[in-house]
Amino acid sequence: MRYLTFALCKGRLAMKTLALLEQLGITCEEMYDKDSRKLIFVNEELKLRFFLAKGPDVPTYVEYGAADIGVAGKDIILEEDRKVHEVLDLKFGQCRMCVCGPKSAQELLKHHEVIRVATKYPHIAKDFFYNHRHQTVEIIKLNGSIELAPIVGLAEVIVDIVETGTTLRENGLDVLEEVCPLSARMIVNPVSMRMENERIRKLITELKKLV
Ligand SMILES: Nc1ncnc2c1ncn2[C@@H]1O[C@H](COP(=O)(O)OP(=O)(O)OP(=O)(O)O)[C@@H](O)[C@H]1O
Ligand SMILES: O=P(O)(O)OC[C@H]1O[C@H](OP(=O)(O)OP(=O)(O)O)[C@H](O)[C@@H]1O
Repeated sequence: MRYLTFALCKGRLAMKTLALLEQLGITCEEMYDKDSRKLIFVNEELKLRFFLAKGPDVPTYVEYGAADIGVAGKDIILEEDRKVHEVLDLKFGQCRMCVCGPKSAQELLKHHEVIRVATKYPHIAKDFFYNHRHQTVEIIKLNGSIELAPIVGLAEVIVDIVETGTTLRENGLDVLEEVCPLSARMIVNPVSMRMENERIRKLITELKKLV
C-alpha cells in the first residue's frame, strides 16, 4: 500500500483539521509539537503522511499530486482556481467573503462607479465585480490588514473575510454586500481520486458522518 499524503493549512484551520481526523482515529502525535521545525509527519500504521503549508499553496500541492488530499478554505480554493476535486464541506472555519467599506460607499456601488477595491483576493473580487455585478473597478492587491485601505484612502471598498464582524466594527466599516459563504473544504487530486478511489471514498464517507 502506498502512502496517501495530506496537505493541511497552517494557521486557523490546522488544529480543527487535526481534531477532525483524530475523531476517525487518524493521529499524528509529532504534529502537535509547536516547537518542532519538522515539516512532514508520517503515520506508518495507516500509511499516511501529513504536511502543513501556507494556505494558498495547498491547492498547488494537490493539483500537482505532491499531496493526494488537501484541506483549505473555500476562499483559497476559489482564488487559486486549481484543477482539483472539491469533495467535502467540512463545515468549520465558517465565515463570509464580503464587500465592505464606509456606509457612504453604498452609493458608489449603487451607481456602478469605477471604484478602487483593495483585497487579498484579486481573482474573487474581479469575478464578483465584472461577472456578477457587471461593474468596472480597479483592483488593488494587498497582503493583510485590508481594513486599513478605505480608512487611509487607498480604496473606496474592500473585498475581505468577515467572521464575527469585530474588525469592521472597530474600524468604522460595514458589510455592503455579501460575495459568498466560506468554510473549510476537502480537495483531492483528480488522478489520486481514480487510482486510490477505495481508500479516498472510505475516508470521505467516514468524514461525512462527522460533519
Ligand atoms: N476571521 C477569519 N479571518 C480569516 N480567515 C478565516 C477567518 N475565519 C475563518 N477563516 C478561514 O481560515 C483561513 C485562513 O486562516 P489563516 O490563519 O491561515 O489566516 P490568514 O490570515 O489568511 O493567514 P496569514 O496570516 O498566513 O496571512 C481562511 O482561508 C478562511 O477560510
Ligand atoms: O470578522 P472578524 O472576526 O473580525 O474577522 C475578520 C478579520 O480576520 C481576518 O484577518 P486576519 O486576522 O487573518 O489578519 P490579516 O488581515 O492581516 O490577514 C480578515 O482578513 C479580517 O480582517
